[in-house]
Amino acid sequence: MIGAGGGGPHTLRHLFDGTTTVADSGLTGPIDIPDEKPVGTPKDLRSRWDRLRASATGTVRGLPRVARLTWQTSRPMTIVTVLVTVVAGLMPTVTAYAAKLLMDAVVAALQGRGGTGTIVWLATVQFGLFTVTAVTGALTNVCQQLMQEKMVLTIRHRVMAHASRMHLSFFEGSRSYDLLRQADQEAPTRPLGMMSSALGLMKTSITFASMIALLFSVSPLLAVVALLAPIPAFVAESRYGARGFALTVLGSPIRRRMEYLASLVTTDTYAKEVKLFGLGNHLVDRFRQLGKVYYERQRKLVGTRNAVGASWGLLTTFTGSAIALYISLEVVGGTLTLGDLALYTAAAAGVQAAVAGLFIGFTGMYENNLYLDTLYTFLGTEPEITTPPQPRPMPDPVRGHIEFDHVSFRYPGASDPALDDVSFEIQPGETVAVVGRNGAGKSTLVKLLCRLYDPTAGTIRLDGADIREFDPAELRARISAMFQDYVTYQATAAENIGLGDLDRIEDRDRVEEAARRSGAAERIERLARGYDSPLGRWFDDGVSLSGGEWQKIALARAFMRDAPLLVLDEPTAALDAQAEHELFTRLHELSRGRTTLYISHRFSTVRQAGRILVLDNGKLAEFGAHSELMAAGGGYADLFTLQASAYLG
Ligand SMILES: Nc1ncnc2c1ncn2[C@@H]1O[C@H](COP(=O)(O)OP(=O)(O)OP(=O)(O)O)[C@@H](O)[C@H]1O
Repeated sequence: MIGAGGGGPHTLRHLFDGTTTVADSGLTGPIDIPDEKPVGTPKDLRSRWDRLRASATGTVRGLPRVARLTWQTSRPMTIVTVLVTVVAGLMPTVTAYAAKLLMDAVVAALQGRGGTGTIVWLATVQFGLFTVTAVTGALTNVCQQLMQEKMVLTIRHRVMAHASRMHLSFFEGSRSYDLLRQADQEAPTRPLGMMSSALGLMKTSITFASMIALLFSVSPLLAVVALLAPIPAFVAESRYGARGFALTVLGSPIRRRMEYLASLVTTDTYAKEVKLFGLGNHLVDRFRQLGKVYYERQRKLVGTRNAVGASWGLLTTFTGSAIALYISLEVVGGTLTLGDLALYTAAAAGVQAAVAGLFIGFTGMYENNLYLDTLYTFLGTEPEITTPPQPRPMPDPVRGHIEFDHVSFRYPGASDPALDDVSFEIQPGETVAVVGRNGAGKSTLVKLLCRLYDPTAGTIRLDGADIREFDPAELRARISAMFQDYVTYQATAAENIGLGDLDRIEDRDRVEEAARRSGAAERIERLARGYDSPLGRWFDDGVSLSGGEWQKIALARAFMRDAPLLVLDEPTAALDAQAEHELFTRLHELSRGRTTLYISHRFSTVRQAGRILVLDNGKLAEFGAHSELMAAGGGYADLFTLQASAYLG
């Protein structure tokens, strides 16, 4: 069962499914987590054969796309590599034949039937052959290393380019994210691995065929015997080699959990909690125990594989020795020459190596092909949110009228909708606060407005047009947004802010203005190198900012654009009371002429909005001015009173 799972993307998905469905975390519970079973281990010969055939066709089918990729990466190097491979494949046979001729010439000279001239000539030929072997070996190494470098760059570039086109749900889904990670980390080295396995296969096939042909010309019996001798070793290799491979590909769940435990203890972001809760010893001990079980499993597999392999190998050695004895006797009897004996000895070793090579080449190709399937599955995934064929031009200027018309949204795989039949309108230039309990759907509403997701039902309109009719990039360019989980870039203060409007990242006046708007300017000016100070710990002299200071930087990034829509998801969560007050004072000014939407849990800031939109469990519960909602005495009034009473004691 070379193909533990057969070929094709379906099986591939099955193989990798295991990496995401983690039942036991490994932090507590039983240590002996069972290994995932290789997909259906066939018992009878027929299904074994079927599976072998399926995986063979699957693997071979993967070859043309890799050949295309190699060809595109470098034509001259591909040609050289193929030529060198053909030569290298023929070399063992030619060398063996030359050795036979030399041996026969020596015997002839000994018997007085020939001179030393032939011997010198043949020895020179042999020297030439050894030189060619060495040169082809070196050439193969050079070509492979250069191709490897070039191909990794080419593929990573393609993966990055494709990833940047993908929609948000692709990154938020654990399976698709796994696919991306594997495509980025594993796949780049695989095409060349596949190519060198294929070339190795070609080389050994040539050696194999030419050796057999040569032997056949000397003695058909020898050819048959040389063909049959390595079969036991081949059977053993294919059974146990494939099992080891299947286990590697499936990845033992224990190993995955061990890696997680190790990351908890060795990663900076976890260090604080690990120390605070005194988790270190527990985690290290769990790692040790899991490691013990893991080692036991490996020991069994390695032990069985090698013991069985060695016994079958012994059988091959025995067969080989018996044949050598038979030929020796034939030589003595005068039926074969001494050269034939030398030829057989070289050929037997050559054929055996070729059979092993064929097997290694094939398993290599099979394994690499599985990873390549991940790469091609990823590259074949089309983004869900795309530019329409004929996008509607953005209104100029955008007035900022927003309408949610019976909008519902359910996250992929979720059972409940995050937004349920929500309808409302926001007038141009209006400032609206969105409130609601945790999980009510506030961030989801903002993500839909930025078209990071499309509604499952209903329509969102901007200035009267369905936002799906616009080019998403154009739409987003009209929105200044800050999300709850903003990014802290390992870059200078100016770059951190300038990234909000890439075209003006070098415009220092603009960057400083954005920093003033968010309240970040004062802190940045106090830094040793001002706006050129590196932020974050990746730099030796990087400045560590506090949570609130980072938030001001993220806000400044949003303020880089003069966009007609301003969307802020909890902009003041990390700010102190004074900074919050100052921000909202400025926001009044900043939001003039723009439609502003902000999410907040702080009612002191919420009440300053023109109108307040209250979400409850994905539904629109209330929508109106603070005074109206207070007068209505609904959920908003209750929550407001609750928070206010806490302040007033
Ligand atoms: N990427 C996601 N995939 C699946 N479900 C999600 C995802 N993001 C949010 N949800 C779910 O959708 C619901 C609404 O989430 P949302 O983030 O919009 O809430 P929120 O009102 O912003 O909450 P909070 O006040 O805690 O920020 C929640 O029940 C959450 O579990």
